[in-house]
Amino acid sequence: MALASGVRFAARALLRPWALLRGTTLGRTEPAAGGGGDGARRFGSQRVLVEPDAASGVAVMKLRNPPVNALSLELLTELVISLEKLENDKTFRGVILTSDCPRVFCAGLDLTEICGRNPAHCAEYWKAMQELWLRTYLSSLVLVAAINGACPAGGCIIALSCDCRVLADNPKYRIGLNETLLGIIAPFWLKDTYVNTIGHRASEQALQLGSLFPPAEALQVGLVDQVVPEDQVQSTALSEMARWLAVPDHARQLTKNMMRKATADRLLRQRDADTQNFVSFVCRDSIQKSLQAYLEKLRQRKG
Ligand SMILES: CC/C=C\CC/C=C/CC(=O)SCCNC(=O)CCNC(=O)[C@H](O)C(C)(C)COP(=O)(O)OP(=O)(O)OC[C@H]1O[C@@H](n2cnc3c(N)ncnc32)[C@H](O)[C@@H]1OP(=O)(O)O
Repeated sequence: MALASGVRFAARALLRPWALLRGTTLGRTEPAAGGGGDGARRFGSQRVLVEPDAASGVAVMKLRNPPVNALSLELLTELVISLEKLENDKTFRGVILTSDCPRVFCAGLDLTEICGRNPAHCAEYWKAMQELWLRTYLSSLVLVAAINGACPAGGCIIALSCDCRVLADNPKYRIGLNETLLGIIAPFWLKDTYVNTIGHRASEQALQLGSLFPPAEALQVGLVDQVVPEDQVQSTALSEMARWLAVPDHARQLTKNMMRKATADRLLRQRDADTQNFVSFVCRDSIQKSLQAYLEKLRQRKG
């Protein structure tokens, strides 16, 4: 499925600052743990580890940005580059997205990227977040989220952009769009993704309350497709992947595009306005105060 040319162009334009990838191993491959044929040679970058298995056409992409896989500008950029690399390699038909950090799938936006930062940086950061959502939401690959930790806000949006979600049955691993609890709001394209997944009334309530659902409730509301014991998340994700890959790619990709194009086009049509809206919103003194207070609360929790 060809990505909208705007998205591909934007991705290239965004990814020009190769300095972001300084010190990464992108493009270099190294033997995967446990050896294995050349299909098992992994590659990636500093914050994204990709374990491809050419034989099955499935790659496992692990977020590796400790301690909580906060979506820094570098992590966003490396995720887009790694996904694009797999999409351009016709060996691969599916990607399992998971976390290499204990207890956390992804903590959402890295708040230090928008707290106390200038409008130009906030704009660059938000464009990278838009790009990751567009890249995952419209991906020609089958994307399965193997959610092996907490999955709030931006982490939830990555999981929602996948074709299906497997969540570890641990009450601490809650998932949802909790932006209102930080004094901010989800942009329309996060709202749209939520509505497309759990329906309008459930989204309306969950977005306003900033609900973070424990596994049983996440399953019940339709936010995740399976809840399994923690040590079965990866194997279940692989089984789910096999189910999706049993369908001819072209027919599945055309159907996915039919289902998702209108939602993605809504952002593509107003990408600059969305960026300006984000920057003017988060740069407000009142919002900056809310975010600072929230970050402070997070830091104090450890004490
Ligand atoms: C118009 C549109 C406008 C705005 C759009 C806004 C869209 C927003 C989407 C978002 O993603 S906003 C971010 C929302 N994220 C959260 O609310 C998650 C916050 N974090 C947590 O709840 C917890 O950290 C956790 C459950 C993910 C993990 O808990 P635990 O394992 O106990 O780790 P700690 O809480 O001790 O955190 C370790 C360390 O990491 C820092 N940190 C955590 N989350 C973030 C984050 N999102 N950004 C930056 N930093 C984060 C935390 O402060 C700790 O830092 P130390 O320096 O104390 O080690």
